[in-house]
Amino acid sequence: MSSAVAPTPEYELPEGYTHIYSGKVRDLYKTPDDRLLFVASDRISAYDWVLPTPIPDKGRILTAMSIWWFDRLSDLVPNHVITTNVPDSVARRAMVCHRLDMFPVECVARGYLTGSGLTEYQAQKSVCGVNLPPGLKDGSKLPKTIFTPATKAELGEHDENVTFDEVVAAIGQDEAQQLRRLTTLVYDRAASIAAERGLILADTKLEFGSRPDGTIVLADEVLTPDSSRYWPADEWEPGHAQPSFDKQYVRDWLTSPASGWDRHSGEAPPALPDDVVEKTRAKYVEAYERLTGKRFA
Ligand SMILES: C[C@H](c1ccccc1)n1cc(-c2ncnc(N)c2C#N)cn1
Repeated sequence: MSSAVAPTPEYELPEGYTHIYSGKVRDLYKTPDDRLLFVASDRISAYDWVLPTPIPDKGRILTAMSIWWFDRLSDLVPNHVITTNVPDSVARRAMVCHRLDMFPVECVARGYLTGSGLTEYQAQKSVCGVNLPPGLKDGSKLPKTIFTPATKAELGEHDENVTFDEVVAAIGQDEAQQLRRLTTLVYDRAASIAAERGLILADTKLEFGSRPDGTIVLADEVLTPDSSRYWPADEWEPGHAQPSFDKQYVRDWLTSPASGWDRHSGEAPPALPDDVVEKTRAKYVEAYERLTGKRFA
């Protein structure tokens, strides 16, 4: 299905759970006691499409990764997770969360230049109004971590990079400064932990909300391969697109003659072959095990 169509969630929930919203790979429900159930599906997206073939355990692996990161970040910023005690149909792939007043900002931190940041840099030698030195290439390490916020796009659309001043105009100076400070703090800690495990955290997208008392809280999923770019450090070579830690097998197959698919055709991509599914699942397991030092059961 194209990225413009919200998928129908694949699981039944008990009476009293109300489906609120589905993104490409995540689903949000209201719980019977008016909290939120944040569900990570096994859906995988590539080239702006939700692929027809799920990756077994992807949602469980990425939920375990989020929980691990939330725990390691709790001294920097509180998070929205209440419990992982969830209905059996979404066991280990869901979190019950506090309902927050979400900031309308995708809080992106970048330690490396690629993707939309590279495109903007190539056009104007800056990203989100942050000036950068000349001579940077795809995959270049940035002199320091930069905050490159974006507006939240509708399903199927791309987020639009905005300047810090535009964030100030949207939410006020104080909260904009808090989001920038927290986003770069979280990124810097996570990038340091990932580097110790041989992984480059090139960038990440965080979402924050606020409690009624104004406390800023880290929400959504955090530091998963769906919200972040992870690269194997031993393959890092600025000057070209870096291999995606988790989606390279999928991208390589989809763009190979074997798939029979033209990503520019507007046609939906085909189902993935079993070996691509298995190798992709193994990459998610590897990312979890390398980061956490724990076996994925
Ligand atoms: C974008 C993201 C999303 C999640 C799941 C599926 C599709 C999109 N989303 C998160 C909230 C949200 N709202 C209020 N309180 C919260 N704690 C959260 C969270 N997380 C609303 N949307």
